[in-house]
Amino acid sequence: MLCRPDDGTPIIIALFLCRFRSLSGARVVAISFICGLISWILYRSFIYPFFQSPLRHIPTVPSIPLWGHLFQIINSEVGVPQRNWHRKYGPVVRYFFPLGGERLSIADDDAIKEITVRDCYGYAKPVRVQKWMASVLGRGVLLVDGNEHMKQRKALAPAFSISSIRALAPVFWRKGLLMTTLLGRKHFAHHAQTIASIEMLDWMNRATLDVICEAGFGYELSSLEHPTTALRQAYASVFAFDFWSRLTQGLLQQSQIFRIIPSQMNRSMASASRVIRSTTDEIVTNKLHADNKEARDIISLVVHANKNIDDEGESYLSFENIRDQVMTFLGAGHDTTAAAVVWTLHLLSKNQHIQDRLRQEIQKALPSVVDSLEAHTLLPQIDVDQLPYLSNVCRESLRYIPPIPLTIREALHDTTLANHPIPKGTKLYIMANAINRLPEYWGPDADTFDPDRWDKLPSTHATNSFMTFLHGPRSCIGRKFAEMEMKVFLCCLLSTYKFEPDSAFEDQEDWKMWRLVLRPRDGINLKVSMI
Ligand code: HEM
Repeated sequence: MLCRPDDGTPIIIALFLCRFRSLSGARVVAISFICGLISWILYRSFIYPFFQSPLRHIPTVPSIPLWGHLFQIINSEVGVPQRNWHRKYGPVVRYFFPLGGERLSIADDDAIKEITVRDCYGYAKPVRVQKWMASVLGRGVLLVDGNEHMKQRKALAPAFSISSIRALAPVFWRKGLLMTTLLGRKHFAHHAQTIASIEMLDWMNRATLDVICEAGFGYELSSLEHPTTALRQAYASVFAFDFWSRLTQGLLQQSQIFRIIPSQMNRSMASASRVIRSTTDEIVTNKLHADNKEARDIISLVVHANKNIDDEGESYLSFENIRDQVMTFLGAGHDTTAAAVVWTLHLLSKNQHIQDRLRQEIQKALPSVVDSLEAHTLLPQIDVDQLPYLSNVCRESLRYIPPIPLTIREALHDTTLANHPIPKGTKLYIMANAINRLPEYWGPDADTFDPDRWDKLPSTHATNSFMTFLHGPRSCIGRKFAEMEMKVFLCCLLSTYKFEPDSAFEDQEDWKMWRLVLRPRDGINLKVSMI
């Protein structure tokens, strides 16, 4: 039988040592503590994971258990180690955090279906992760579980139906065209200038923030016209990438106690959180007082539905609930789409033949954008979903670089996945940035950016091979919103400008950083020329 650190072994060892030397009581306690700690570390790192853990039969990535795969994970792009492990060890792999902390990466189609669809409330986001996200994203539909989630999702669903999102198309076009025009005015003010080096991520962040404010809440933020607007600055500071910000964020993911460190990052987070909360309070208060039945924005639809239900004597969402949803949509609904558009521009700049072909399709369907930026009154009637190559380019870009590269879940009860017993409390990762590139699903060219693949998917392709928006009751509620916004922005930009790599800057595909969203560390600098 194996010794355990909690069965008194350390105290027996300490008492044994006392027989040989006359030690004081305090020393015995100190030695017991040190012996206990060492035995606990040895037990957790070397004995439990390999001889006792119920997960020990799952294919395991070799490592030194004391620190596990930590260094490999933090020194790589998020999801890439898991991508390589799945290729080598199969669709369910076990790896380690320090001191034998076991983690599973799941790429098995049926196991993902179990986690995301069949028993989606049996797997929750770990509490530590929820607390870390709640300060910026609110406790909206993204972070609640079980019945509360079902209730909130039901209340929000009509506002995200395809017809509701289509009704928002004029907002997407207006902001897309405004961004295109302002970008031209700023960088091509002199007629002689035909080419400019432009950092595109900041433009996309501001454009998508303005869209979610207007389409989501009927709120005119105008960060495109005023780049230093407080709300934009608040999100920029929350997602800063300098060393201390990354360190503080890493510690906060472990425990909220690290909020007390008087660091610049904690001060910025506190001030950003205040700005986000006061803006969302203002938006919801205005909505609840205004009784504009014509308004088509998402929160108006939710508030109307709420009032109807209220009249029947049952209230779905309280003021705080609605405020938290606004925070969630702001946080989840702008940086994600901005990253998606900017990564697409980056991929198109590296693949000129794809960019040219896409531009031709856009110009054929939307001559008015090309003729004149001002003559866009008819544009909202144009259905971007009718452009097949545009759809393929967007899907392929979202597969190739998924803006949300992973999802974390914790098993809430003992269960079985892919024939492996999984005890309650097991941490499971569904890595979109791994699954989306597995040759087992996508074929041998899984690592190639090829929009045409969507017209000839291999027989090995399954629903869960594309995990960018997740699937099931907890999948992205804003998927249609994001896809339409992305297509409209690409139509506006590609019909006006040509994008090429800027050799003065490093290839940002090698510098992807993860802070909720997978984004380019230094933005995306491209050579942009007027067409
Ligand atoms: C390309 C852009 C987007 C991507 C890749 C994306 C991806 C995702 C993913 C992977 C999740 C599941 C997260 C998890 O449970 O761990 C999610 C959830 C969610 N997303 Fe998105 N998202 C995008 C845009 C949007 C937009 C534009 C909105 C709002 C307008 C939005 C609102 C939400 C909400 C509210 C949830 C929580 C759903 C729930 O738990 O029921 N997302 N998104």
